[in-house]
Amino acid sequence: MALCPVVGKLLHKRVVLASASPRRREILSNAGVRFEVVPSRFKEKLNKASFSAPYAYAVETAKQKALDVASRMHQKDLRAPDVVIGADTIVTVGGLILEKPVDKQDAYRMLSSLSGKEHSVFTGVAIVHCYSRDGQLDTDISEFYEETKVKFSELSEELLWEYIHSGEPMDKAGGYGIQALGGMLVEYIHGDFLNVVGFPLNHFCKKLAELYYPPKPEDVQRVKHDSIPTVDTFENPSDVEGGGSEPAQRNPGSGEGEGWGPCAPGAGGSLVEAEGDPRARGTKEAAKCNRTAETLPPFPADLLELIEGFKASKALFTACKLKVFDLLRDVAPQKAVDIAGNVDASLYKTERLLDFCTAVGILEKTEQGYSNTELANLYLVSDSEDSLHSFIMRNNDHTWNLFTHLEFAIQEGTSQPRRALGKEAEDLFQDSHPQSKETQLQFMRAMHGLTRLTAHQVATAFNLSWFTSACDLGGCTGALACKLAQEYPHLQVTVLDLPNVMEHASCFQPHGPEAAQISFVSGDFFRDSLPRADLYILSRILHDLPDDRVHDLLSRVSGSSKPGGSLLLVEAVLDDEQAARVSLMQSLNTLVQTQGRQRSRGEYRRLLQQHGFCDVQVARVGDTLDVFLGTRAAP
Ligand SMILES: Cc1cn([C@@H]2O[C@H](COP(=O)(O)OP(=O)(O)OP(=O)(O)O)[C@@H](O)[C@H]2O)c(=O)[nH]c1=O
Repeated sequence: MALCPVVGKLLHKRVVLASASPRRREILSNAGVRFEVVPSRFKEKLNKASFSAPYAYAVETAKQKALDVASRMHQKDLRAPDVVIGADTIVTVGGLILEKPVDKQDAYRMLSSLSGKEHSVFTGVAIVHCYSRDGQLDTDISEFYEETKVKFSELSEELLWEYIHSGEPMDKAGGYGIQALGGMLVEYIHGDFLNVVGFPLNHFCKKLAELYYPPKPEDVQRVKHDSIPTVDTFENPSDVEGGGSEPAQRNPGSGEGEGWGPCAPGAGGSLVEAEGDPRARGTKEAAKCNRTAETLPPFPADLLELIEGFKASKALFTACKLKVFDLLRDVAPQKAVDIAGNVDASLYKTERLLDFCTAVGILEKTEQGYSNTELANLYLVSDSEDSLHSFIMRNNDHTWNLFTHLEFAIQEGTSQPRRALGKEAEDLFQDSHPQSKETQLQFMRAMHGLTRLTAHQVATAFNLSWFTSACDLGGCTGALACKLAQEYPHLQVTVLDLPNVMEHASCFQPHGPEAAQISFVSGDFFRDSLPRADLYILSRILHDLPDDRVHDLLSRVSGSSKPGGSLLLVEAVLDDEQAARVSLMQSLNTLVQTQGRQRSRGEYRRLLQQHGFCDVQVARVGDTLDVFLGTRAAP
């Protein structure tokens, strides 16, 4: 099968999987479908006797699951998703339908009825296309089922109970999971393996093909019915403008799609063989047109996202700059015309921006107007407690400029603040280049928001309760210090940072009881003596420094640490797939901005050891940060 199946047709739609099954989630996301998960609340209690066949029961249950989610989402937002997918898997043996066991005895009953026999696994699937018409939910439902036959070996009582005690049967139809331990019970299967696991991916793709590429009458003879076409490109304007959300709307034989040329995938059914097409015969194009789903190159969905990503970032920056989210906080939904009036912008263009924000999930749109999502209230409002507004503005006003000079940084091997901002790299964090109060505060608020995101997890990555004093070097607004003080009531924390930072630190001082545990000290950790502490902290500092300064700083910290004292280091590392993406992006950031670099976990560990910190422990925080704790050995 081609790597670019017709699931690409779903790329521009808001797709929801109405299922709590982790297996279905995995199968669909492995296939490249982008979707949200909203588990259905439909109780699987339809009267089995009222169905003509077991598969009809599975299909109806799948449909009810999907419809439950579609109508709940529609009621909540007055905007249902474009597509809701529901599925239901059942096992049938001897005319009985087996669903998930309710307890171990039930699992035993099911598995013993399957022992030594062939049974069928049916998965019913419903694909519900949703439309909102005059505030009412309208749906087009496509459904199908797939059957796979599975034969179990004879199962001894011992094996049966051992398997039941493993816990695996409990959330699975028929009481087994073929994809895991249950695979050992299986002698053979006939049919689609993924259907047994919970989602018949191949049949699903064929169904999508039927829906999105209905054959033109004149092509019927030539279409391979059992194949899965490849996807449209973004050049199909109906997709890009969102007008393509309705399946099977093409007027057969209307010539629609010809504007994209005879070879545009999807324009005329990409599996239709081309010999009969006079436009293509004998040309290079003809060769291309003869491509089938198996030979077309993979659809570059991730690549396109990468190519277009900057536009999405800039749209977010713009909405933040216009303070759209501030405007929508704690008020009834607002119409585009009022928002545009308030931010003093063009109505039509503001509406497009608001719709984009809705599409990416940071605004909600109802008939009453636009309102903030919870995410926007938490992070995009400029003065919320966890606001990332300044971080976003810093990216807009500062980092964006620097990144437009990335090519120079790479070619010349130098950072680019002079070219981009008219400053030297070393001036970026120094007093020597006075910044306006607003710029300084924006930088500090940006750091504050970013640090707060992981401060609690960093503070609790290790048990630090036996330390009585800590010093956060370059601790800026004290966001981490504050969490440490809250977590460890006996800890006194000093925040050390440059005078130009400390000048404004009072704006961020906590008001709770932890305020008494925190003191702010103005100084330069390269020049001034470090405040005395049992625990020093360097959180996201080292990667911004050139190697010689890293060693300089670590030896100063080491020199100030008493034997038994510790250093807590926080950095994104290079040798973890998840963290590496962030870390490498940070590398590019340092490349254009400063002279630092990212390191692997091993390198950070060695750096600590080299500077006298032993017994280095590492903990992962969130998806991307490593926290290292090293103890100062006696010199
Ligand atoms: C035979 C078999 C089944 N399953 C799982 O059994 C659940 C069926 O139950 P369901 O009611 O269709 O789904 P659910 O898990 O309750 O989720 P929901 O869609 O929310 O109803 C699904 O999970 C399937 O993967 C496996 O993981 N492996 C197997 O070999």
